[in-house]
Amino acid sequence: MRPISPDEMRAVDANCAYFGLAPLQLMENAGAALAKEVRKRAQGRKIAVVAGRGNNGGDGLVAARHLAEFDVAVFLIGRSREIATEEARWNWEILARLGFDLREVRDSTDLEALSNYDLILDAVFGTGVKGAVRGLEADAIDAINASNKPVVSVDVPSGIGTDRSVDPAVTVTFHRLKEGIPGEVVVAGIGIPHQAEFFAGPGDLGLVVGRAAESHKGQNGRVLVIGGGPYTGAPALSAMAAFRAGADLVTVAAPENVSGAIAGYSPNLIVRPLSDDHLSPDDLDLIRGLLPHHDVVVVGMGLGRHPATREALAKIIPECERVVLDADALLPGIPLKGIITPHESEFRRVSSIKLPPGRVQRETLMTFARDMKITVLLKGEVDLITDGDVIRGNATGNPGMTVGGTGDVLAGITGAFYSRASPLRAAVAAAFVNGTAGDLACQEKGYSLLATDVIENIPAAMNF
Ligand SMILES: NC(=O)C1=CN([C@@H]2O[C@H](COP(=O)(O)OP(=O)(O)OC[C@H]3O[C@@H](n4cnc5c(N)ncnc54)[C@H](O)[C@@H]3O)[C@@H](O)[C@H]2O)[C@H](O)CC1
Ligand SMILES: [K+]
Repeated sequence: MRPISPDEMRAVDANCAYFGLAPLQLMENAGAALAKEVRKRAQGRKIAVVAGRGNNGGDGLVAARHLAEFDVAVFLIGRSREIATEEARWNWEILARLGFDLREVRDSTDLEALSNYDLILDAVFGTGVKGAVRGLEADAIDAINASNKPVVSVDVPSGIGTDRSVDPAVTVTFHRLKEGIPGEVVVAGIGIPHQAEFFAGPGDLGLVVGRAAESHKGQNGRVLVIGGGPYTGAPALSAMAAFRAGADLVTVAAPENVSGAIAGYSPNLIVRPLSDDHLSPDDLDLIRGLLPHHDVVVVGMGLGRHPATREALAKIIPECERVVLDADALLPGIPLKGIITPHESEFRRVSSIKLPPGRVQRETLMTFARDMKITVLLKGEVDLITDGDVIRGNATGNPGMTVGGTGDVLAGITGAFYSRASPLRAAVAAAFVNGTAGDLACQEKGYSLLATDVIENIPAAMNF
């Protein structure tokens, strides 16, 4: 199985907390798993736990409690009042109350005692380490390496990926294999079920808009919406949703007869009228002129099914670098690319596949996405999202969202996120935000909610 990256692991942690699996529970399981591995390897009675002030240190503190049958001492790097997380502090307090051998390391001479132990548990840093390692932490890593004792690293060798790291005999890593760990590695389960990696949560949003996002400040995306014709509201809903999901600029290219109405939805929208009352090949020059000024194109909402519109789409879509296809862009003869956001009958329309029930459905969807080299966001009671390699689900949302326009909102959010993230990450986060905004709208309005209520709740859903 592919190793998990630190930002993906943080996303899994955040989703676990969202599903109610608290960080303290995971820390307890991590510490217990560590103790089990240490017990297998301990050759003497004396164990030193070298703990940093983050959650990696916290795992070490839990292990110390589980290893109480040994002579165990904890070397905390720094002062206990500087412990950075609630969970680590909680575990420190337990050990303190129970009279465990706790030492606060204030300078490198305090680390000399490590040579008196038979085994060292390295819990200085885990996946939260950043930048260069200096000061006491650097001294601790050096002292552990100089000890010539068997070292068991907690989750990852402390300092991995920085200028200085522990060289352990074995690493007990949690939940899944992490990238680049040298030496023997044991993967230990800490009670995270596969379902917690399947269902979308706020961690997935963090991968798109949080500190681990694949974007830089000020690059929140320029979205071009191509839609409207028989329906004026649809492209306006997509455009407003893209704005609320963080797009910096949104342009709507819409048929000339409805462009005024669309501009009327909001002064924030830039509207470029098409040449006629439907998209046609006559508009290709206008669209080609707009493409270089936008990062993502969201197309299909309310466009109608005029043959000239299909002909134009067949030319435009292959020229879009990143594109989200919805509604009337999901028709036979129009090429598939980027992210498609069909419901079941639209999916059948473009794929000629009637999705089977149950688990086979997921396989079928993955194969289709893989073969077509696209990402599919299949809307349903549980949305399914796949790029052919990974499949995810989203259970946010409610029956009130069958009201018209919520699909347009989802397409707009997807477009905004796609400017900053991979198609899979963008689609997963968009499904989560759209459903959460719908759930918040439902709390206010019950099942008489409207698509515009969902849009108004996007900012709150993005704060989850
Ligand atoms: N689901 C899980 O896998 C669980 C993992 N747990 C453990 O938590 C750590 C990650 O914890 P976190 O608090 O995010 O970070 P660290 O403990 O690795 O360290 C952060 C700590 O260190 C400071 N810091 C960061 N870089 C430096 C530096 N260069 N110099 C000095 N100080 C630095 C930072 O400010 C923080 O205070 C994971 O690896 C697991 O071991 C959970 O316990 C269980 C669930
Ligand atoms: K460690």
